[in-house]
Amino acid sequence: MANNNFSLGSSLLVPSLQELAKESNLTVPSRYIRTEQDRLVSISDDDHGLHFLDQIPVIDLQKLISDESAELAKFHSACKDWGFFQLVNHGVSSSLVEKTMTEMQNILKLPLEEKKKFRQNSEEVEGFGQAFVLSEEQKLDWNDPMVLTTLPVSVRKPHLIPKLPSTFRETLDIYSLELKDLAICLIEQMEKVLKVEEKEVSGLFEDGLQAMRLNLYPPCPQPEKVIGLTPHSDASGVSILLQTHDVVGLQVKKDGNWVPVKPIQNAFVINIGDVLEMITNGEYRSIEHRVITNVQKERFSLATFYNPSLESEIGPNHRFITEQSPPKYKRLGMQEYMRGYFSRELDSKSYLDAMKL
Ligand SMILES: O=C(O)CCC(=O)C(=O)O
Ligand SMILES: [Fe+2]
Repeated sequence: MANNNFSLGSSLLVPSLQELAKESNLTVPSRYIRTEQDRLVSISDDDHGLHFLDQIPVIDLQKLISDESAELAKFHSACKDWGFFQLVNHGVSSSLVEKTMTEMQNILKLPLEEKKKFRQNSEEVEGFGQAFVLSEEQKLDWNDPMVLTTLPVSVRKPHLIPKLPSTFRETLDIYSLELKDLAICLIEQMEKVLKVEEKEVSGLFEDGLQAMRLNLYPPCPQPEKVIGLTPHSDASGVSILLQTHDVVGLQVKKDGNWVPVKPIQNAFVINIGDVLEMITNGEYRSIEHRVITNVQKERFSLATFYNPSLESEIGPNHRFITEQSPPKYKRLGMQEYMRGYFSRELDSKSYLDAMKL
């Protein structure tokens, strides 16, 4: 049974960026201005062509399920070499995807007074507010997000989810279950290509912990000075991202370069999280990614993180351990692992590094 009192951790409360970003002639406050070395080059919508020479792979789920060997090979190399891919023919209906996107935009754009009801409190990272903020000096992201734990149902926060508008909750209920099934299906495909016994990895994810981050990146008058979302890798097993189609923002680190992800209609962006890198002892890679902002357009995304159950223990699976390849990562309980992730600043792959033996 899941733990009703489970909490991911806490974070300092930060002002609502949505209100700030509305100001005309806005000068970006210093708390959002990144240092020289973090500074980013923004891309405008018309110079995309220059940046999309390299693209993350595109995988077709129906071909994987039907055991098409070329697709299975492409999938294996996407998980190994990129840690990221776009998934088409994923089986989640476009009407549900569109409804989820609309409901997400509605909730993220609620007036400040309404949003206050769903703000983070000082004990939790769930609700409107940024996570990973540990000091008043720390730089903030140009993002006005909301985090929710959604599954198992017993971890849902009683002061939060039941109070959200009913149309949002109804859509969230359906979306969250469909994305759980999709995440498990992807993990089963990985078991198949990795030649791991059935259920040996996917079994950990039964009754798994699912959390969502709804991201709103407002337009920024000086996008080159801020970061929408700090470079990080996800703590999850697998993450499934739904994003606005008309604004590019996500970038993935590949061989030391940032590669922008050009949205494909009706595709999800999938990435391997730190837990799967640990379970596969580094065979599959959890890759650093970040988000940049746009001077005119706001951008929305919904990241759904699927993790092993809170009662499980994570660490390298025996299939990946040999005399030549000893375990590279610690073994620990999921609760301890998740709390550790939320008790630090978000910083590249530093938490995964802390998991290394
Ligand atoms: O907004 C995006 O494209 C990425 C979001 C993300 O990486 C996250 O929420 O962890
Ligand atoms: Fe992420």
